[in-house]
Amino acid sequence: MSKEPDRIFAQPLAQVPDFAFNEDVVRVFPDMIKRSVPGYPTIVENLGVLAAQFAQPNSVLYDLGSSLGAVTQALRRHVRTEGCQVIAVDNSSAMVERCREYLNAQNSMYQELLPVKVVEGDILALAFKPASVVALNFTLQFIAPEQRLALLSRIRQSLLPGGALILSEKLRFSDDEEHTLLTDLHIAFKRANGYSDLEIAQKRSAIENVMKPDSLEEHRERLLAAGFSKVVPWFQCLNFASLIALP
Ligand SMILES: Nc1ncnc2c1ncn2[C@@H]1O[C@H](C[S@+](CC[C@H]([NH3+])C(=O)[O-])CC(=O)[O-])[C@@H](O)[C@H]1O
Ligand SMILES: O=C(O)C(=O)Cc1ccccc1
Repeated sequence: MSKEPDRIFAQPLAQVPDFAFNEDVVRVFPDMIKRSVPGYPTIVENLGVLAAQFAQPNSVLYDLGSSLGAVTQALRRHVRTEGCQVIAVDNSSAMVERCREYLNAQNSMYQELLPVKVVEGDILALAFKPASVVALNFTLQFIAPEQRLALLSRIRQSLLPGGALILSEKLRFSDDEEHTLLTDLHIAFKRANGYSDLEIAQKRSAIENVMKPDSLEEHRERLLAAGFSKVVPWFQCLNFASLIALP
């Protein structure tokens, strides 16, 4: 993947446009996500390990909002279950194009990878096949809040017995003190990764209209409302967490 450093918000902008997954972001995305999301490499690698425990023979593993395919590649490397296929879906054409290139390059480096299909499309309009694993790795937070329950309900309907949804998200906190503490620590994490105060401030204003985090309680209640029977947090680093939701 590209090693280009993220300098998107380094210069002062007269007006900060809403954040979009366009060509400029795609070019620096691996650097951006690693320096912005505490625990991201741990979550991605372990998603493969978790998925291997839930994968059912002859089923689909979905990576929804796949970006450059980091989760897809972890799934392909770790899951050995007979007849499984990974379907990666993203609605950014720039992401999908780079994702296909990256995954093709991986084919020659590993043996016995699961087959993969990369689909350019809106996950809200997807006709789900019977699935054993669905990964929403930092994608639900970009879906309009009023659409989230319907999407999770459709995922729940497509999940086979023994399968799981793995949902990673930035969290907000209903307790003001907890919210401020973890937000400040996240800013310190970004600063320690070389982002300036200007970059941090401009990025925050770029994402505030397009990325709306929920609290852990809101996630749990909505997942139960969507028909999931059990919600188990398996990872949290500062204000970023990942949950397993069982059908
Ligand atoms: N309606 C939609 N339909 C399809 N894709 C969408 C939609 N809305 C947003 N996206 C896509 O969801 C992805 C979210 S990034 C996921 C990281 C990845 N999972 C990773 O583990 O590297 C999260 C982040 O950058 O914080 C982008 O590629 C969007 O184009
Ligand atoms: O940068 C942030 O503050 C985030 O919350 C995470 C993020 C990472 C990559 C794209 C958009 C948001």
